[in-house]
Amino acid sequence: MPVPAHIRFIINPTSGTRSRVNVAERIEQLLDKDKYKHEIVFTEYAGHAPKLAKEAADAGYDVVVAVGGDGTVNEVARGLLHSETALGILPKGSGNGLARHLKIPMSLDAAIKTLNTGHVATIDTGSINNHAFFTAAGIGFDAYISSVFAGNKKRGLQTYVELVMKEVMSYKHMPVKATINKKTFETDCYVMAFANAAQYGNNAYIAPLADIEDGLLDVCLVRKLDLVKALNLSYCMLTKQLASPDSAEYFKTTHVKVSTQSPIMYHADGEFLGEESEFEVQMNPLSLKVVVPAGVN
Ligand SMILES: Nc1ncnc2c1ncn2[C@@H]1O[C@H](COP(=O)(O)OP(=O)(O)OP(=O)(O)O)[C@@H](O)[C@H]1O
Repeated sequence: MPVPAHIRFIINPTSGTRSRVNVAERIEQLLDKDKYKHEIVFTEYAGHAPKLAKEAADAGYDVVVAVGGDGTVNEVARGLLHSETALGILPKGSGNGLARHLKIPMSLDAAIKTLNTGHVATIDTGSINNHAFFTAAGIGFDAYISSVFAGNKKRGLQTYVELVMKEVMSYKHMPVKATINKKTFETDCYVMAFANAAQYGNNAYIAPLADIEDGLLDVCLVRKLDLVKALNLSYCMLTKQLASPDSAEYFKTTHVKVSTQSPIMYHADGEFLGEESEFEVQMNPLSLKVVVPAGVN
């Protein structure tokens, strides 16, 4: 009989708005006990998950599963970077960008079964000012939204969409100097997104051509926004198309530098990180193992 793999589930009890399903109970019921010897731990505070994940990676666990939204996935994955331990995801947030990109089912039961039947793939990760991200990071409007969202008591997709609609036309672009693919240029910047996965979450595709195993970042630059561009961009994001060139420009690269006169907000995987005037964004090719469904590379 093969030896069961060690798997640790890290549950963020605060994530998600909807279900009161007892995740631990479903794991007990559905996880393949021949394949896995498992344990379940709960985060006790924001920032606890990287420690719980790293501790398991150092102890040689085969898989550590993030049970939560993109914030929890980011924290767990940070603790596993460059290790042999694979990340699993049971999506419980409102966006679930990385899980969707990897075709991990949104239903809890199906996602647990994916752990039973899936396989391990290796993906790229990115970093912005040395803070790792797995789905996308960005400066400008999307970071501003993450800052407002962070201070909002109400969570979930509806709150997010209401917030974007309220703020989208009043947010002002800023002048920045950017270096991409060794070319330095000055530009207005409403938002500059650095995508590892194709979507932010909720099937909103900021970088439809992104490939998570190609060693490249997909940069999407929106210089200025007016109503027509906002409509074009929203339509294209929701239909997985590139926006028209006067709405957004796209670049594939491994490294981006940005500097600004006045500090600008930034985020990683939707978590607001503050304001800076200098940014260095990098790819770390094939630096994270993940459990993906059978049939997904
Ligand atoms: N036990 C805890 N108590 C308070 N905060 C926690 C705890 N565990 C994790 N967190 C924090 O919760 C934050 C939000 O987590 P996460 O993104 O997974 O859920 P969510 O906000 O419901 O999902 P989404 O971002 O998709 O809406 C993370 O930044 C994380 O640091």
